[in-house]
Amino acid sequence: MSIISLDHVTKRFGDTLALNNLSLNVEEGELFGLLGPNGAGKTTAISVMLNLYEADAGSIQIFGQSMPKDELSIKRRVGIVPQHVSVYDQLTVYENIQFFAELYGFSPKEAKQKTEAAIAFVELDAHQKKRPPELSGGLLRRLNIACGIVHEPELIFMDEPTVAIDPQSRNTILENIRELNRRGATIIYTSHYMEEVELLCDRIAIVDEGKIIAEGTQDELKDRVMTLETARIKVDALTPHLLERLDALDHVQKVQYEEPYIEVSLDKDTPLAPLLDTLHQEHVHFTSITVDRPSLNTVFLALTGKTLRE
Ligand SMILES: Nc1ncnc2c1ncn2[C@@H]1O[C@H](COP(=O)(O)OP(=O)(O)OP(=O)(O)O)[C@@H](O)[C@H]1O
Repeated sequence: MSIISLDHVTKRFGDTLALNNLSLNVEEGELFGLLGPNGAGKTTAISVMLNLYEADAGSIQIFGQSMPKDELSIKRRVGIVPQHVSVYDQLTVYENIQFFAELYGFSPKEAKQKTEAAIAFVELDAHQKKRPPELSGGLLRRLNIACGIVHEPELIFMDEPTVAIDPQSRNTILENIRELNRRGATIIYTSHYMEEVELLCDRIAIVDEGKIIAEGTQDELKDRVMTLETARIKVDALTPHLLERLDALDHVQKVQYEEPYIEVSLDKDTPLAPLLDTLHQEHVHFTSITVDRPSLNTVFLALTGKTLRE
């Protein structure tokens, strides 16, 4: 079942076309990545899904129905971890999370249980009496997550939850996200960090200038890119004609040498035997060979003509 469905959605801010006829479906149980550079339209897409902004055109369904602004029964099923940390500086960690639990209508007893579970989940036990200004960036992000998921929602929106944090907190957060998904939550995860989306997400939509320019599993996206696999061969030395001979082989698109590696760009699924035969014939000793599929970064570059961090 589609948990979220956007059909030809357009949203303008003045002259800016933030969403340009954007359609996408997210299925139950997915960890779905919305990947795109700054200003691509990711946050706007989430905001129209949540009815925080009204779309100018197109239709949006959540749990198979459109969401009126005051529909608490749907909102209780949804968790939001916003891009900017949204907590109260005057409340402690515990009180912040409890506040969000009570906001969703839980009794004080239930709110207490849920708060304690959320604190344990994001591993903030040792910090629960601190106030946000006393927390590091990574701990603040974890508090932000706890506030967004304390009511155990079925559908969770995470808008760049790992921006500007240390690697250890990032790993904890990524593991939290996997665990929430394993427990059954559908997760929509926006990021402009290619590596994270590549690590986390089952299916990915690449967004650029308000449009989905490609959507699919990582393998499907990589298959869409005509290029190439790269064979990296570690060699002891070159012979005068080796690079030329490799370049002349069928299905070889490009050969480069950066000591001690020869990098050969190959059409997909090219057999490696002719490469290895050529190395043997030239009496070149090699100590390792690896073949890499294109990364999502390559996919993004191939589809948009620009790198993600531009
Ligand atoms: N409230 C707003 N008023 C005016 N313009 C806006 C507003 N919100 C977004 N925009 C513009 O719409 C476009 C899409 O912005 P959006 O924040 O959705 O992108 P994003 O992919 O989430 O980027 P980022 O990764 O920087 O958050 C941008 O050009 C942005 O400047």
